[in-house]
Amino acid sequence: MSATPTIIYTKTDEAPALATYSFLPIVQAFTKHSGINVETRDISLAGRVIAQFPDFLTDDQKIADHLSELGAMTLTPEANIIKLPNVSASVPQLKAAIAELQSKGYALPDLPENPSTDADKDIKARYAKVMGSAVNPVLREGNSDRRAPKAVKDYAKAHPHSMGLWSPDSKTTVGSMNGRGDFFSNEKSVTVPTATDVKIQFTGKDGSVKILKASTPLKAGEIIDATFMSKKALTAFIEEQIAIAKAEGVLFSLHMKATMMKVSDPIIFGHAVKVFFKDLIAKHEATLTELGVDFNNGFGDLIAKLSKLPSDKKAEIESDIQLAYANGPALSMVNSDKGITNLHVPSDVIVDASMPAMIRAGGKVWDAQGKTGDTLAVIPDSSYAGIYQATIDFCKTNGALDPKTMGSVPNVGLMAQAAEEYGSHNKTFEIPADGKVEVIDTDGNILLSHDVEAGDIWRACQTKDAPIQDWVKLAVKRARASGTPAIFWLDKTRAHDAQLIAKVETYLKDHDTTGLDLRILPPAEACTASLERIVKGEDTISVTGNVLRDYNTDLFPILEVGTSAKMLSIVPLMNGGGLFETGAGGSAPKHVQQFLEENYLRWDSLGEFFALAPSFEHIAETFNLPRAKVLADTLDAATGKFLEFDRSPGRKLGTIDNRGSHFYLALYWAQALAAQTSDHELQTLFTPIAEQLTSNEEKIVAELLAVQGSPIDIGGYYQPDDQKANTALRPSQTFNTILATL
Ligand SMILES: NC(=O)C1=CN([C@@H]2O[C@H](COP(=O)(O)OP(=O)(O)OC[C@H]3O[C@@H](n4cnc5c(N)ncnc54)[C@H](OP(=O)(O)O)[C@@H]3O)[C@@H](O)[C@H]2O)C=CC1
Ligand SMILES: O=C(O)CCC(=O)C(=O)O
Ligand SMILES: [Mg+2]
Repeated sequence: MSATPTIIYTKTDEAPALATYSFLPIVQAFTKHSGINVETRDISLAGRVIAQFPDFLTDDQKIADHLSELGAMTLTPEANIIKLPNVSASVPQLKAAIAELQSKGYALPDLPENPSTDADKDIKARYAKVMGSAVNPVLREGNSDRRAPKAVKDYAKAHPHSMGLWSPDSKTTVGSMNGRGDFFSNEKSVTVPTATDVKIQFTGKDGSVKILKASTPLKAGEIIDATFMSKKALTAFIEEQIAIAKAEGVLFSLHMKATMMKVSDPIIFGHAVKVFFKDLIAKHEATLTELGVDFNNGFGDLIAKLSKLPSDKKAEIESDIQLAYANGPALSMVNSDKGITNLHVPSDVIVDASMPAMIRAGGKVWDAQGKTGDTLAVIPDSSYAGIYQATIDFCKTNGALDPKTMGSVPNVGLMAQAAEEYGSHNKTFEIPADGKVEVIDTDGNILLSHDVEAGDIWRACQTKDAPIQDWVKLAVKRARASGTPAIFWLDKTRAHDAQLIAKVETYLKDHDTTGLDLRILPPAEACTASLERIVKGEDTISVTGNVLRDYNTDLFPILEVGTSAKMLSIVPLMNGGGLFETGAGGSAPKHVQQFLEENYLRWDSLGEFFALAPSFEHIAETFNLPRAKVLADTLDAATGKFLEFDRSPGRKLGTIDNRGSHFYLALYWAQALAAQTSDHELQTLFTPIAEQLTSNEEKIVAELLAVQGSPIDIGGYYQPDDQKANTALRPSQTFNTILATL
C-alpha cells in the first residue's frame, strides 16, 4: 500500500477538462493540510495519442501511458480514482486531435486510411488503441452503482426542469428490426464449465479458412455468446424505415453508440448513410472512390473531401446532395444553422443521451428549419430498443412525466471486466464472404457456430463469472440499503440473458433476500413496470447488463432531474479500490463552443462534487484517516447547501457559470469546515478562510461575472494551453489570493 493516501483526479477533455482548471486548485487547497495527495493523470484524447508515439516526439513532448498505469492501479485496494468523462473518439474527432497536435509541432503521423506497409499498419494499430471508448473499459474493474442523490431529487422536486408536452397523437416512434436478422435474433450463448481458450474461425463457402482471432482465454463459469447482424436484413430495414418516415411525414433519425461499439456501429451507421444517399452514391461512385470517401465516418466525410474536387464537379455533387435531401424524408438535425444532419458524424448522436433528450422534449427533434418535429427514431438492433418504445408509449398514454412528483430508477450495472457487448470490439468482424463463423475451444469442440454472408457483422461477447457474482451481491446490497424493489432487466427468450438468469437465480441464494422484492423481467416490461411505479413517486432499482446500465443512467436521470450530470456514480472495484465517476454523461462539446464564443461555461460540476465525497470516505476507511471523513462530511454539507441555494451554473450569460458555482462550493465547504468541531486543527485553519470568502462574496462574484461576454482563446481544443486556460478559468484575483493562503 502506498504510504500517502492519494486521490487521482483525471485530466480529460472538453467541458469537464475546462472545469478542472477551476475546480482542482480548490480541491488541492482544501486537502493540502490533510495528508492527502491529489494528483492528476492525463487520459485526455490528446494525452492518449501522445502516449502512443514516444518514438515520434521530442523528450519534452512525451507523456507516459497514464491510462495503462491507472488500469494497473484499479487492481489494488488503495486505488482511488476520480474519473471525469472523456472523449470516446470517432475517426473525425481523432483526426481533428491529430491535426491540432501536429500544428503545435508534434511530429505525429497522419491516421493511415488504407495502410499497406507494415509501418502504416503499426501506426493504425496504435491509433486504434485510443479510438472509441478506450478509457472506461480499462478502468472499470468493478460494477456500477449509479443513482440520483436524495438532495438532487429534492432539488428537482422543488425546482422542476422543463419537460416537453406529450400528446397522445404524437407520431414519434422507434423503428427496429424486431428480430429480423439482427443481433437479438441470431444470438447463441454458452457457459463454459472449465477454463479454456477459444479461437474464432471463418470458413468460406470455398473451403478457405481464416482465423479471425487466434486466442480468447475463458475462465471457468464464463459466459460466451456470439451473434451477427445480417447486412441484407439491415439494408432492407433501413430502406423500409426511410420509406415509412417519408410516408408518415416525420423526421428520420438514427441512434447508435458508435463510440462504445466502435467496430460494429460505425459500419451500421455507414450502411444507413449509403442507403439514404444511394442514388447520389450510384451516380458519383467513381468520384467518391477517387476521393476515398468512407461513409462509416458519416456523410460528413464526403462533405469534408468535396473541397478536393474541381469546382464544377463539386457544384454538381452539391446539387445532387440537395436533390437527395429533397427526395428523402426530412432528416433530424444536429445543428440546423450549420446544416449538420443526424447522418453527418457518427459520434454526434449517441443513443444513450439522444433518445432521453428527445423523450424529455415530448418526442421532438430538430428539423432543417430549426423547428421541432416528431421522429422515427431508428435503432436497428432490437435487443434494447424496446425500452425506448415502452417509454414513448407510456408518455403517449400518461402524458409527460412530472419531475415534481416522480420517483426514481437507480441502476446497478454489470460492467466489470469489459462485460457483454461493451467488451466485444476485439471480437467483432465484418465478414469477408459467404461462409460460417465458429468459436472453437482447445479440445476442438465447436461452442458456437453461425452461417453468415459477406458484409454481415459478427461478434462475440464475454461475461465473466466473478463480476456476475459481485453484481448480484451489489444488487442485493442496494435493495437492502434503500428498501427498494429491484428488477433484473433480463429476457429469458434471449440466449445470453437465459445464461445470465441461471446464474442470477443461483447467486441470489448466497444472500439473505428475506423481505426483498426482487424480480426478473424482460427489458421493455421492466421499463413499463418501473414507469408505472415512478408516476406514483415510487423507486425501483434497475439491475441491468452493461448496455442498459449505460442507457438507463441517462434515460431516467434526464427525465427525473434534467441531466445525468448530477448522478452519484460509484464503481466499487472488485479488489477493494474505488473508482468514482463524475455524473453519468459525457464531455458536452456544446459547452466548449459556448465557452469559446462567450467566455461562459455552463458545465455543472455537481457530479465531481458527488464523486469526491465517497472518494474521501474511501481514504478514511482504507488509511484509517478520520480527517478524510471530516472532509467528506463537510463536502456533503456544502453540496447540500449548494443545491438548496441553487448555485448550479445557469445556461446564459450574466448568471454565475461553472467558475462561480465552484466559488460557492468553496464558500460553503469552508463554512462547514469552520463550523465542525471534530477536527480542531481543520476548524482553526478554515475559520479565517470562511470569513474571507464570506466577506468577499460580492467582490468575487463581480470579478467572475466581469469576464463573461466575449470570445476567449485557450490555445487549443484537444490540448489547451495550460497557462491560457488557467488564466481563463481562474479570473477572480480575490478568490485566488484567499485560496493561496491555505
Ligand atoms: N463517461 C464518459 O467518459 C462518457 C463520455 N462521453 C463522450 O462525451 C462526448 C459527448 O457525448 P454526448 O452524447 O453529446 O453527451 P453529453 O453528456 O456530453 O452531452 C449531452 C448534453 O447533456 C448535458 N450535460 C451533460 N453533462 C453535463 C454537465 N456536467 N453539466 C451540464 N449539462 C450537462 C448538456 O446539455 P445542454 O447542452 O442542454 O446543456 C449536453 O449537451 C462524446 O465524445 C462521448 O464519447 C459520453 C458519455 C459518457
Ligand atoms: O465510454 C463511453 O464511450 C461512454 C460511457 C457512457 O456513456 C456511460 O458510461 O454512461
Ligand atoms: Mg452513457
